[in-house]
Amino acid sequence: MKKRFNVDSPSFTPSTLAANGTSAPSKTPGLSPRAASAAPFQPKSLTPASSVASFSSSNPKSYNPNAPDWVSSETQDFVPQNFTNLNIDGNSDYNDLYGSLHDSSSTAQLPNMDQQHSNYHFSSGVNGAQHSSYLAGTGTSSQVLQHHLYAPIDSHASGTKPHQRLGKDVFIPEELRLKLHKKAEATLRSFSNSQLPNVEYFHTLTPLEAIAHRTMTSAAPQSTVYKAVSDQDGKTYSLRRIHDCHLLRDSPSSQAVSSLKGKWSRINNSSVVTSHVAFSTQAFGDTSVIIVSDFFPDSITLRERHSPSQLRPPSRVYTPPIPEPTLWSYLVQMANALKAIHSIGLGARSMESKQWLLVGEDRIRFNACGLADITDPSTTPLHELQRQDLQKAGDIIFSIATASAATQSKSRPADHFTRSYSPRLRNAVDWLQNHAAPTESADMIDAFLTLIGPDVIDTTNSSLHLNDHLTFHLGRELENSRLVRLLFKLNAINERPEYADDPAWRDQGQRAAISLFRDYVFHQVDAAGQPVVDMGHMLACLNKLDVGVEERIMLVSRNEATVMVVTFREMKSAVEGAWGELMRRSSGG
Ligand SMILES: Nc1ncnc2c1ncn2[C@@H]1O[C@H](COP(=O)(O)OP(=O)(O)OP(=O)(O)O)[C@@H](O)[C@H]1O
Repeated sequence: MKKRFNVDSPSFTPSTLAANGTSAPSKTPGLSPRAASAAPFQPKSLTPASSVASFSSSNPKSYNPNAPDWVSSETQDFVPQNFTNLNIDGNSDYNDLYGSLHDSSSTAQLPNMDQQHSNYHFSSGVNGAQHSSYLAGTGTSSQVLQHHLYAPIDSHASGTKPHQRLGKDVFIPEELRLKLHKKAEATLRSFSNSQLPNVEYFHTLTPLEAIAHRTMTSAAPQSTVYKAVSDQDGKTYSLRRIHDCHLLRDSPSSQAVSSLKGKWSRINNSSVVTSHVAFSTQAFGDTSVIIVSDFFPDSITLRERHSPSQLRPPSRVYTPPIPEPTLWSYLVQMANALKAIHSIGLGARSMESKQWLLVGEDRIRFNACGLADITDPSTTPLHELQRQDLQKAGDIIFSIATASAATQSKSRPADHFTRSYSPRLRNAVDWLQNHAAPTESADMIDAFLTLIGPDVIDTTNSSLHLNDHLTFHLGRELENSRLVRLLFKLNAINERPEYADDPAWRDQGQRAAISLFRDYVFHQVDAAGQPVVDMGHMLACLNKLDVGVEERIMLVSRNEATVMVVTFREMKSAVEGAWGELMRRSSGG
């Protein structure tokens, strides 16, 4: 078989820069005579023999095949790495696929720490994103990694060499990814054969609850929750339809509908589902009232989560008691929501476990803003309504805490509560249920917050930890999105048959270089001509391209007739030039 330029061929190392800041083991490069004697690249454009020299105005040195560019003692081979045997965390496919990511030959050695710090800088990437260098210590010396910001994280990944990275070091954790994926799916889910009408400026109505599971109580009017997409901003909202709601002009219900926008929509709180507006409609064949609220995909109610016995016959399967930190978290979030509601002179009123939406792990939001004002207008004084809110919050926590005992053990719920939870939690719940006294304005909720102050700190601490964790992963996704934008550009530039005969587009071989670069990054083959898929190589190349490092690479055409030596910086300016030209020509400009 004809031997092509492949991964076993030596890579090019400039004579002035030690690769990776260290000396590579001495090695004879074994450069194929054909490649070594290859003529400088001559683009097939009209411009004669300007070759590599014309490629970058800031680097006018023309390529000379006889110049001592190849330093045999420092030449490093590109070795594709497939750590098929590592099987860390039992996830061998994952490791195989992503292999290891090398922070190799583009780094420059720095003499001392002062210089390292002075080298911490920002520069603009190919895609306009800001990029900063990253300092990493490796034993006796430290280096600046100039081409990416994938900071190494957990040191306890066993079985890998210090320079190796696994997929989980670079990409979002699988568990988090699945959660977000499920939420995205839940937002987009709809039924193509749906017969539901459009309502005002909302379309694609999709019911969020199985009709069979809906509980009918004689007192409360029937309500159904849909998700729907707004014509006005394209976002998904939750629509609660209150069936058969006969609104008399100037009745309290009708006033509540029109005032929801003014009062309840002002609440912007992390423990409340904001209700934006309410209106009546005949679209369903009756007079229904619709309350439009924020949509939280893939969420269920607290009742569905913790008190399924109210929905289904009691199960005989043992369910462990709810952990105390979870109950504290619920309690603090309820207090947070009630503080926001009471402090603007409102009462939550519909305080049942089904009115609290579980939107994440231990994350709840009050989901019935303004509902009771419409369905059950009341003339009870505000401070009494607010006292009832606190009492019902205590009832919810108590019933959740004792739900498993009530259905599965013989002990009384109160005994179970006493046995299973701390005196602090029991005191807090007892205060809510029995001691919250009606006083002026929002003082009651403040008195409760004072009582549970130390426990609020614990909950805040956990939520700050979670915040740090998510911010960390967000930072890594920032790096990945940088590369996605770069990939968009490379794909938009390569293979444009409409410009194949256009000398202005081919522009002195720059487009050809970009196409050869694409082969170098994505289409590597081994000695037998089989594809080599090394994500580490691709990731490193794209990052180096984005930053435009000075490392040189040799690009060889598929028929080996064209050989080109370029730096990533030159490739970056070629990509920027081609992208700019493409934007200029595109109709969108
Ligand atoms: N704002 C919202 N965002 C996302 N999903 C929601 C929202 N509000 C409700 N849901 C979904 O709709 C389902 C039904 O909510 P609903 O408030 O009707 O509870 P329910 O237990 O069915 O009450 P009822 O018995 O009165 O119908 C919930 O399980 C939840 O999955």
